[in-house]
Amino acid sequence: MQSSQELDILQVTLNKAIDAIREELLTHNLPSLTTSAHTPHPLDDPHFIASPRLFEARKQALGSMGQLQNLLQVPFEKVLEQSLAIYDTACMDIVIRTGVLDMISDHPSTGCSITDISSALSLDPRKLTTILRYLAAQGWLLEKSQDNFCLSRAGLELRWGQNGRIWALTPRTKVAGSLFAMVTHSEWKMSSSPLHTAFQLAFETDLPVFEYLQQYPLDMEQWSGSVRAFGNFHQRALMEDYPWEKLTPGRFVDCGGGQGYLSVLLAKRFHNSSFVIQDLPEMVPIAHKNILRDPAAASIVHEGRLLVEGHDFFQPQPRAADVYIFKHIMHDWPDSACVTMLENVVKAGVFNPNARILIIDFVAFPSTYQTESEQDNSLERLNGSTNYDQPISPPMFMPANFGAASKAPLALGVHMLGLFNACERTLPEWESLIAAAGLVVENVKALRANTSVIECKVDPS
Ligand SMILES: C[S@@+](CC[C@H](N)C(=O)[O-])C[C@H]1O[C@@H](n2cnc3c(N)ncnc32)[C@H](O)[C@@H]1O
Repeated sequence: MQSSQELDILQVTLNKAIDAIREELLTHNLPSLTTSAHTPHPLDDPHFIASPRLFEARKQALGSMGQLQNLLQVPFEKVLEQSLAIYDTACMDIVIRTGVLDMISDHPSTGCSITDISSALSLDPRKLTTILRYLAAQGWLLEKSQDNFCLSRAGLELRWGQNGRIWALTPRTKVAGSLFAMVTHSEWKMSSSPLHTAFQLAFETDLPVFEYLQQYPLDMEQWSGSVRAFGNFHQRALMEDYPWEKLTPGRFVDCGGGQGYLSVLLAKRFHNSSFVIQDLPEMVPIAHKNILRDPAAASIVHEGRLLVEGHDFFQPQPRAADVYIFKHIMHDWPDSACVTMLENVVKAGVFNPNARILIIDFVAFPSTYQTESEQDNSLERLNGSTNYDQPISPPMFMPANFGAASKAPLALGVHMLGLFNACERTLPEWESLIAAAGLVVENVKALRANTSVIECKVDPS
């Protein structure tokens, strides 16, 4: 294989993905995509679910563009871009916290001039121009005319109340800044303890993250808001792509259920089933407040089918149930802690050996490349399909994890390392962790989201 073919094949792969995106938008009567919209595209709504082909075509397009960038960018240019990427976050943070973004958002069609923004918010126009122009190059803003900015379609996600705004405002920079010290620490560098992380170094504490947050209710609320924002992003796919009905009627326990969004949705859909949301005692009032705000959920609480209670998943499980859910829990913990959590369910006196344990988390793939020379045509195979069964296989010159298309979950893995000494896991890594708790993986259901449902049951052997 000559290396020049890499460019040709990536071009074909990208073209196929773009053709599929165009066709899917037309088939589903969706508006064309534009960065200069004043309202979000239906695709941007967390309640919207893309057709299987559109979902996979977007992944293929983003992966191809990342591979093309790796191919075409001059290495020193890539080094510059990477080492300065820290300013992406810094600039985004500035426009949100100073109120610049909200002011621009109030003028969707005309945009705001640097002069008007600077005088309204008492900021230096020279500094603002540098920052806003950089953000426009990153796709968050549009410079409609020189020195006049409005929000781009991506920027709309940073408006007040949006999931993106909630997620972006949760601080991460201090942890990132201490990651080097964690990895090279003279005593901790080989440790997998959640007490030996960048978090402890950054916040000068001996406490693990959740215990530290318990002392600061406002930070705890901000944190749980960002978890909710992350969950909202996966919610529709989780509800649509996983066959929940096969587990009903049933008694569900949502272990570390946070604000209880998943249980509330399931309780609304399955009137024949009951749901217990367990979390740390400090989270219980937050979850209660959230549930009681929704009249339909409040009435399920009054019916007795939905309950929030304090329970530490490092203690034996007190509830008999048919299904135990651990959603976005295990990626916060090292293997030994995950095994303890699972054992606390399986070895509890109340455990029914036929019960299922669902681990809802990211299943990571390596960055390896497939070697066959054949061009993959799985996008075409998805034409007209409505059920999401399998992700497409990576085409040539595309890593198994689709490279740039997996950047967010892989970066989240690094963040989890810095916070908890945890990691995202490949399927073999999940299987060995699950086996260590005396369980086997019965099925893995991929979702139209960066998350999967790993169904486990007691190992019959
Ligand atoms: C990343 S959040 C996931 C929340 C929820 N499952 C979801 O997907 O939205 C992790 C949750 O685990 C809870 N948690 C942490 N330590 C816990 C413990 N020892 N026992 C029970 N819950 C715990 C946190 O309070 C938090 O709500």
